[in-house]
Amino acid sequence: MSDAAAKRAARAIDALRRGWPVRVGGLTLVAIETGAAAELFAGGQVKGILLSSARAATLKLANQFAAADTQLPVLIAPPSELDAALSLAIADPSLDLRYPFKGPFAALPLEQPEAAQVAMELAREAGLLPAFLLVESDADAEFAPADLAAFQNADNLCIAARARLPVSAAEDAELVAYRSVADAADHVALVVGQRDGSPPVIRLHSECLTGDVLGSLKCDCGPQLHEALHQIADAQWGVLLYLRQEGRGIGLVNKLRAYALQDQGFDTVDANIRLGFAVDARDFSVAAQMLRLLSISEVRLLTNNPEKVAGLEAEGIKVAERLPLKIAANPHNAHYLATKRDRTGHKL
Ligand SMILES: Nc1nc2c(ncn2[C@@H]2O[C@H](COP(=O)(O)OP(=O)(O)OP(=O)(O)O)[C@@H](O)[C@H]2O)c(=O)[nH]1
Ligand SMILES: [Zn+2]
Repeated sequence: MSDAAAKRAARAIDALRRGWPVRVGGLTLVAIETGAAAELFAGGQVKGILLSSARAATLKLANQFAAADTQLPVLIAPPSELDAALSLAIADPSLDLRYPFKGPFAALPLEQPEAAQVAMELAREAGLLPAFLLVESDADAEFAPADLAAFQNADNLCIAARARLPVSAAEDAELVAYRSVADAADHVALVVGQRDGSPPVIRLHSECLTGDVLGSLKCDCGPQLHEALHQIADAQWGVLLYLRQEGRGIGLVNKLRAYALQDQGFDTVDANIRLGFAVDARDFSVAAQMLRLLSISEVRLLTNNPEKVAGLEAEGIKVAERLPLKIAANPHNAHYLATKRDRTGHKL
């Protein structure tokens, strides 16, 4: 893995989050969410708006130029009255009810489709909406499409620190913290009990601030976290990986936008798609690398999600057994759980 590529990615993500222009391939882009500053519009620097294919479809634009490949982002001409408020209304599907009248828009030819696609992925990594202003200005960071794979490569993970951490579910536990040169999020593993020669009981838990900390009833994360800890403690040897992949990898702010769309009637799958993201943007190679660094190559996995089993096996971790994790539904999450069963193949 190239340190230089990881650095470029980290700088690009940081710049996007601060609203600074980033050069991605041949495109100089500003994230609309953070960088739609008044002086950009006043100075005539905005040459276009780059949107995800999903957003273009909602705005009835997808077929103007992207007919050959409906997955490609779409570039549109900036409307003459464009300002920060209108650009955000164009970018953010969760605001559509508040700003229903937009357009018509005209698509422009997209001359850098690969760079445009990488920009969408960078936005997700930055926890931002995948929507950009194409600008004519100097850039504060440079990113090449080939840098993305190096950035997302889990090999650059290492153990940074470990210490005993008795928890209410298991007194004999140790917390292991990981770090990566590329990713600012510190993943952790709670190792419970002592190795006994059998495959450990493992839970891959993706961060859910709303469920884990605030007791949200919209999902099953909080109860799953506690149930998993108890099952691992009962087995006397196991590991809970706490992965900093909030909102299935789209970040907290975008997850709240997905929740706003769910309040408007979209389910968890369609809300993600409408925002321009994959249904599940998580990459379980990080989890596999965390296990490898603990010298664990075979596991009994607590999950209802066949994608987690497949994700670990694809990375060379043997899943000897899948252990279901059953949580009673409540009136707020029954539809969410049914959607996971019916649309993402969860075994409930
Ligand atoms: N984007 C999005 N993320 C959500 C939503 N509800 C919960 N999440 C996130 O989903 C993740 C929780 O998924 P997990 O419980 O790890 O995994 P799972 O895919 O349900 O599979 P299991 O192992 O069976 O629980 C957390 O990162 C939550 O923040 C939602 O409506 N939209
Ligand atoms: Zn949750």
